Amino acid sequence: MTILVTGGAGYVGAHAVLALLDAGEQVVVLDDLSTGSRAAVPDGVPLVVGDVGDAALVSRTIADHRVDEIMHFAARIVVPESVADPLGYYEANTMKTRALLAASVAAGVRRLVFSSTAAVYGEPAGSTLTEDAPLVPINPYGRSKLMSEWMIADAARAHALGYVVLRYFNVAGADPKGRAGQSTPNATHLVKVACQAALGARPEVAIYGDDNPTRDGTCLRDYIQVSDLAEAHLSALRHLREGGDGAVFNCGYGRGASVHEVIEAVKRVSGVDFPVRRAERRAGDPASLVADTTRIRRVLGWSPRFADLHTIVAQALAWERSVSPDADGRTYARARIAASVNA
Ligand SMILES: NC(=O)c1ccc[n+]([C@@H]2O[C@H](COP(=O)([O-])OP(=O)(O)OC[C@H]3O[C@@H](n4cnc5c(N)ncnc54)[C@H](O)[C@@H]3O)[C@@H](O)[C@H]2O)c1
Ligand SMILES: O=c1ccn([C@@H]2O[C@H](COP(=O)(O)OP(=O)(O)O[C@H]3O[C@H](CO)[C@@H](O)[C@H](O)[C@H]3O)[C@@H](O)[C@H]2O)c(=O)[nH]1
Repeated sequence: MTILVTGGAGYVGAHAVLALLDAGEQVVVLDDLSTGSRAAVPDGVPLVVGDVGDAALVSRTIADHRVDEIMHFAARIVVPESVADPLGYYEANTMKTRALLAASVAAGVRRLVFSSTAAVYGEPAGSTLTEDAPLVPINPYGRSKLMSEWMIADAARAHALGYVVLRYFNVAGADPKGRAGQSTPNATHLVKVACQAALGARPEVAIYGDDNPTRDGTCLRDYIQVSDLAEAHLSALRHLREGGDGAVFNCGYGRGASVHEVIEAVKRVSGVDFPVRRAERRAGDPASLVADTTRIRRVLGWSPRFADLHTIVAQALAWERSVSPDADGRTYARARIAASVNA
């Protein structure tokens, strides 16, 4: 049994690959390297460089590697970019997921775990979100993912395909063994941006809006550590292998941190008081996204190991130190991932 990991050279996908290898699974990665990097794929793991929307390539990869399970991470993921380029997002996320599904169903793939997002909930009214909260995304990114969720559920009903949809809240942190982290070029994610500012790789952090209806006016997000999230994928696969029903699960910790609180945590952990400035709100940003995690804990038996903002920030900082040029333009040497796999 081989698991095809689309987007396995990216941030979350690379951590899932490590978790799968640690669990003794066989993996093949399909990635076009648009935001991912070859170096994120551990030695010994086959990497097929190509487009997940290329049905012929997907069919060939499934046949060549005897794939019967897929984890589908490949996507474009930046909310404001989706507002500026909606058609690009529908193509990358919705149409290419359809192509992957068609090839998978035709080849008899049995199980699919799909990366969805809290952005499908839109601008929620309540404090925490259960999976049954209204699905009213407020940006094209969220809509592109919600359409994919619907296609997957419909295809699963019509064909012998088991599926789990995981709706991630905000992913952050890095592999605790230092084997992987977030290397996306020009990353826009708050924790990474703040860590880069602490290390002198950026001059400042802009806070996008401090007039939201939240406790300090800045947006609240539920930051989930990336290896905890990778474990949720393994739990989802086990659930399906044991005959579990198709299902949707929130992935978060059930508590929100504000932009101010994240910046304070990065300042405290790094010991650096970097400049922060107020900026306009960003297009498509909901004020608050916090998960209710009852279902994933109950049905999948998932329990997180790193549910502490300071721990997450410390991991992100350690990773950033290993990959970022510092203020003088020096690049810190990065430990080779391959050498430490299964260390
Ligand atoms: N990072 C987050 O906070 C977050 C939150 C919610 C959901 N997600 C979802 O998680 C998944 C992974 O996100 P990430 O943070 O690892 O992003 P990422 O950009 O680091 O990884 C995406 C990977 O997919 C590859 N890719 C993109 N388009 C492709 C295509 N057409 N064909 C083949 N490969 C392609 C990229 O090269 C990259 O390696 C995405 O589906 C995203 O929507 C992420
Ligand atoms: O330099 C920055 C970067 C971010 N923010 C704010 O910080 C919060 C988090 O932003 P970011 O880290 O960019 O993540 P989101 O826009 O919340 O989106 C992430 O989290 C979503 C799930 O909640 C996923 O669907 C997306 O793929 C993923 O990019 C938002 O309020 C931003 O406005 C700033 O104030 N300054």
